[in-house]
Amino acid sequence: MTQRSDNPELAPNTPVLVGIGVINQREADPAKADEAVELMVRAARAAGEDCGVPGLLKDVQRISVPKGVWTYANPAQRVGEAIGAPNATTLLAEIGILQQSLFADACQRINGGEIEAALVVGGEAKFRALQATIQGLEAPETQQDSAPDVHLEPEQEIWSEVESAAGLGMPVGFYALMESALRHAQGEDLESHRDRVAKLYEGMADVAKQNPHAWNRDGMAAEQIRNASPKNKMLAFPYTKYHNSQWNVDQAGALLFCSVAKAEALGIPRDKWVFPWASTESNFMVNTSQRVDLAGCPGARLAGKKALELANMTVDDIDVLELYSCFPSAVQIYAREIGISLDQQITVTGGMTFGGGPLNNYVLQSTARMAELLREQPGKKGYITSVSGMLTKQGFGVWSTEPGPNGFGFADLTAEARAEAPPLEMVKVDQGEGEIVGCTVLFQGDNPWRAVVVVTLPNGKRTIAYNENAELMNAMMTEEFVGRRVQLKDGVFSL
Ligand SMILES: CC(=O)SCCNC(=O)CCNC(=O)[C@H](O)C(C)(C)COP(=O)(O)OP(=O)(O)OC[C@H]1O[C@@H](n2cnc3c(N)ncnc32)[C@H](O)[C@@H]1OP(=O)(O)O
Repeated sequence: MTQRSDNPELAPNTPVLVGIGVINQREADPAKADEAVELMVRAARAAGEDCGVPGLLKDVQRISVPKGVWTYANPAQRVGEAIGAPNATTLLAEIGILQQSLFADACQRINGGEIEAALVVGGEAKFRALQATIQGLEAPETQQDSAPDVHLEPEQEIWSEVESAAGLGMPVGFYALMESALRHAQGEDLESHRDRVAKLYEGMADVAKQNPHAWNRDGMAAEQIRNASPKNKMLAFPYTKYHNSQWNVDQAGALLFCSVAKAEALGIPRDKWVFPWASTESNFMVNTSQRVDLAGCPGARLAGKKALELANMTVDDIDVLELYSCFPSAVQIYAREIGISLDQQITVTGGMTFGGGPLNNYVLQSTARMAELLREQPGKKGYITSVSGMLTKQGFGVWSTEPGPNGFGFADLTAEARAEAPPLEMVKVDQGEGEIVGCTVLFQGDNPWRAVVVVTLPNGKRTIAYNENAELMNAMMTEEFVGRRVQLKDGVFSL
């Protein structure tokens, strides 16, 4: 039986998440596997089915897609045509835009009465592409010649040329630098730190066992995660592959929003409704090596706490928790900044290593899973976090099947984060000295390739330097180097 809102004070424009669609494809033959945009279409249709009134899809007025590794110019258009909403406004958000921002955009427009229904959808097919590479086959993608109506781009790149020049070419190196700073700040020795982090990820692998949508549901012991092996290469000390977001997945997710008035008019069952209570973000971009504290994240503290405040909550009121998990330092730094204990279940999916990390779409997957779990536990409150870039932008959402105490609240803490922690100046040093504030050893194949350090100079400015000496790199994997003084010469450091 269709239930109506029993809260007469619920404003008709209140946004509500009514449909969720999650697609997992594991097809070894790339010729049989759907490409990413078709996975998005399937996820969108699944969201329509999920809400019980698939016809809602035709009424969608805005379709937003976070950019993936694919080449589509306007995937929202393809989705719109497939679901019967060809005139919906199409939006493409480049990498460097928070996925949480797309939920906020949809909800704010519904809340403001501008639109009645919106779809946020995205996905990846990197497993399909990998299978094609391994088998020497093609994994073609549909070419489009249209442009999205709205194209969101970040104000700057998510890492700098100076950082690239030092050897940092993948997120793993940046997050490993942050991990070293955190380890030092907490006074942990290298071995027990590695044990602790691996145990944290073992817990996430356990959660993945319970998540029907997770990519890897086998579970994994801490030791297997911690230590390099032929199946688990060290990528950037102390991170092995199993500390890394796994992006070789075929996963898509869709979230279908509408107003309370629309949900009531269509008779969408009340037990499908999940309310966004709050969405907050900080979009202040600072390159990793220019942050005052590599183990800190002021935007996470400001925006993370603001989301709780808008929902009249404290961390103790969180019933279901999801901490974004591209790498362990992201998980830990958010928890530390917001005051969230890691001695609890910290993910609903199993995290990006085990649940699956479809590059710029994970928050769609995690929010969909969060919504599923909240529907099973009416009235409980879910708190979910989002990261863009190298912990560059921070987003937060609070959700529940009950309406929020203050309706839907939104806050952008960019200005506050900017005022609190302006970037340190990055300089080249011909000759000098300084103190290491972050370090890692990057690997190529099975071997250490290059040690990279971020250094604070006596004048408070920053530089980044490297060294490829094997003995030094080995020492950096057994002793703490953060806090040590180093000599600098033409971009190379030495003790
Ligand atoms: C804000 C943020 O979210 S930042 C995070 C952004 N995301 C990332 O940085 C994701 C980074 N992730 C990755 O690079 C990868 O997913 C990794 C490194 C973690 C895992 O990569 P791989 O080990 O290559 O992939 P995967 O585990 O899927 O490999 C499956 C198999 O295919 C093999 N394989 C991979 N690439 C190839 C290739 N080109 N040719 C042949 N075989 C290959 C692997 O060796 C592996 O074999 P195995 O099962 O015998 O060990």
